[in-house]
Amino acid sequence: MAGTDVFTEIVDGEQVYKYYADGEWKKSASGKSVSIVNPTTRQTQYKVQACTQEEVNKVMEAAKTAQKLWARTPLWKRAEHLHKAAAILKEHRAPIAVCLVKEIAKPAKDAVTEVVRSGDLVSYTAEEGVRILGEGKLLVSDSFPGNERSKYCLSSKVPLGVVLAIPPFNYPVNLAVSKIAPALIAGNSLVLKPPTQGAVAALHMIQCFHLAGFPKGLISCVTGKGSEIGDFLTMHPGVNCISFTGGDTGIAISKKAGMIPLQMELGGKDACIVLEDADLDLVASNIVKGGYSYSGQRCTAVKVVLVMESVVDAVVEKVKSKMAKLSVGSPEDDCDITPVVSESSANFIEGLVMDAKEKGATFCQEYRREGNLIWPLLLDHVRPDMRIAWEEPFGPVLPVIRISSVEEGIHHCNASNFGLQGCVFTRDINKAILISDAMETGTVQINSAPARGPDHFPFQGLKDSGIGSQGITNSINMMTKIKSTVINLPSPSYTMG
Ligand SMILES: NC(=O)c1ccc[n+]([C@@H]2O[C@H](COP(=O)([O-])OP(=O)(O)OC[C@H]3O[C@@H](n4cnc5c(N)ncnc54)[C@H](O)[C@@H]3O)[C@@H](O)[C@H]2O)c1
Repeated sequence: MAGTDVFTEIVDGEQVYKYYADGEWKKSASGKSVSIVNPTTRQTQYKVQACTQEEVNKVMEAAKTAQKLWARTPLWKRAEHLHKAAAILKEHRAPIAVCLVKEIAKPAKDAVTEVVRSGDLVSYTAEEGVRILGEGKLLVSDSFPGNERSKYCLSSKVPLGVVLAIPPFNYPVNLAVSKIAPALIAGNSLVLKPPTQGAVAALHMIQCFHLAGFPKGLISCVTGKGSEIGDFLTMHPGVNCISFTGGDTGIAISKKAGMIPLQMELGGKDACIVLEDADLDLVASNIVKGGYSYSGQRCTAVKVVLVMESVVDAVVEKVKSKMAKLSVGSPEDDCDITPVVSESSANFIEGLVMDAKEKGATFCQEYRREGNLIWPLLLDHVRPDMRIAWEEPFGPVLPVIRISSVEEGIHHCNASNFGLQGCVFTRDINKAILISDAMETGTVQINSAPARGPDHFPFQGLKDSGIGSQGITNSINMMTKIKSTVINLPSPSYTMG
């Protein structure tokens, strides 16, 4: 297993992690740092540089210059660099996973999985890029009325320029590489602004890309408070594309960004609709896995359960007995339920729980919280007048709404301002397809909890859940534009002979 020695250059003498620009690790001229609080101990764990706007300007300039040369680098060579980065990343999964445990309280095994999955994503993107970017299109003019065959149009995909990537705290490595790899294979340069919680894991990941030998300036990583350098970055004239994953901040960015392509993966309120004929054991295990993995801090977590009256008591009982087996504690011990990312997040979750309590929801377990650690809670008899019926807790609390018809479930799902994923449990595949068609979400899972992966599947949200579609192929395409070259012949090409 690779050690931590390769990461010593990314931290300064005062143990503040440096930012990455122009192929080097640097200290910010601001002399200021941003603290990263360990969600478990609630003590400062790490510090990162608070970059200045001037430093952002320099990064953008370097990214623009480096991109021009990178775009001329043969596609197979770009892929080779990415494969190398993927291998280095996987080799250093252990020290990166430690950062994920300390910064975002991700259970230890899941933290390793995130890094390995990220390496796989980078390699797959390199493979996919070589295939799809190596293909173009030929059009001939005589298929359109009034034209002879005197024009040949060759179209291919070319890079956009500088891509700005902003991932969220919950998958700071995976949701960074899901932007970095497609941007690079397509010939773009990349500026990463990691989330504060997760920044150090992201900086370690960037060091793996550095070790893979990408040209100077092609990749940069600036750290600082989103609220301080965020707007400056997203409204920067040097940015040609923004790929963002996070919450409502993405809606604000979409309104402020200029006329550039945007990829927005935002929040969700993924509904799980359970019909009378469903396999209730399958339902219960998917609700527990879907609702409580990583303490519910996943965009595709099950966030509201809508169950037909006739089976709801059985579902609740089965879910309760499985929940009793969830371990609660520290991420180092690989517990199922670990502290949520911050005190403000825990307070927000508690606010939703108390609102539901005041309005008459039934608690299936006792509500318990110690610091940022919230014990898993199932709320039954939730009604539409409760906030938790609509809002995204991003914590281990899950509402159950009893429904008397499938239409009622679909109506609740579609009345949400979110539209990320949803799922339906039934043994009747014909009915499942009808329900899938009626649900206004980017994806509907039949007989499984919502999930983002495998990472090459299309992934998209409707309404406030996002703009555009992701998944490896879609992301590569999104980070390119079509360029056409038209060959104009002096006479139609079929006149000879
Ligand atoms: N749809 C998806 O694929 C997906 C995946 C994971 C998480 N999410 C969503 O992300 C949210 C949780 O993540 P979060 O709390 O990190 O989200 P967030 O919106 O608070 O932050 C996301 C990122 O934006 C940065 N940021 C904050 N203010 C900014 C500004 N003014 N300009 C530019 N950047 C700024 C943050 O530093 C962070 O890197 C949830 O709503 C979850 O559903 C969505």
